[in-house]
Amino acid sequence: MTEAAHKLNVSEDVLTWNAHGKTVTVHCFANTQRAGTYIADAIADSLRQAIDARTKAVWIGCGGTTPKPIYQHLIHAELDWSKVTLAQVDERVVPVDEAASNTRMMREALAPVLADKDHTGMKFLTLIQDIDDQAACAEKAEKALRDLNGGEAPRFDFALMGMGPDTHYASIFPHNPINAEVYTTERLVLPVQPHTDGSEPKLPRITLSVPAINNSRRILFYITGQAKLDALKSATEDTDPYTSPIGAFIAQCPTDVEFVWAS
Ligand SMILES: O=C1O[C@H](COP(=O)(O)O)[C@@H](O)[C@H](O)[C@H]1O
Repeated sequence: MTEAAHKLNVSEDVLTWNAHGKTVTVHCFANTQRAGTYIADAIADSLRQAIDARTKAVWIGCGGTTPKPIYQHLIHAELDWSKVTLAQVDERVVPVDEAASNTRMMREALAPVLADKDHTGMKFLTLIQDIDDQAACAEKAEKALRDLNGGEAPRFDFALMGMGPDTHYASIFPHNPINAEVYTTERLVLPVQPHTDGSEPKLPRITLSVPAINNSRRILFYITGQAKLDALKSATEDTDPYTSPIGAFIAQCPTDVEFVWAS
């Protein structure tokens, strides 16, 4: 039994609790290695099933620090990578070679399977389509995403999501004005302005909207550490998108959101 399971008084490595009529299920792993294998296998299975059913797979992946080992596991999967497209869940509006860039992290971690000039591999769609103009960047990223599906919103075969210690996910943060529209907008991509009080987000960002993320066949959040697990548990007590965006996300999501946790 993990320490987290013990703390929540659950006798096995699946934690569940009720949150406003939804059951939150967290699969707990003793270490990030085991969690990474589980998640990379889950992604690869979804991509394979999509290729078998529809000849191609489209998925979305988050940034930050936690998912890098997942991407590094995933490159070993036996897949026809040329039939796969990966788009971003969110991004900081910074040049893609900067340390803060999710694009940079994802490209580095996935390099062996990414398409480049000499290699047929997975296509990677960065949300950074215009570094000089945040609003134009969001519009161009939206178009690029819709172009994946003949102008319509794409249905994603898998969404790998993360959550920060402050419970933000994608670039949807507690107390950001964008939360008033990001759950209901028809847009796929929205610009997010930094907070002026010094709290995160400190950089301008771009995020997929909640309806865009919801349009995924499987949605899996990967979080690590006791603090994030405790933060998730408390956040699910509140479903107000402004104060508790992750609580609101779980409450409104049409599919069962999965959580994977490692200590
Ligand atoms: O800012 C971001 O943070 C979250 C969580 O990142 P982590 O480093 O705490 O794992 C991430 O999911 C998101 O994509 C990223 O832009």
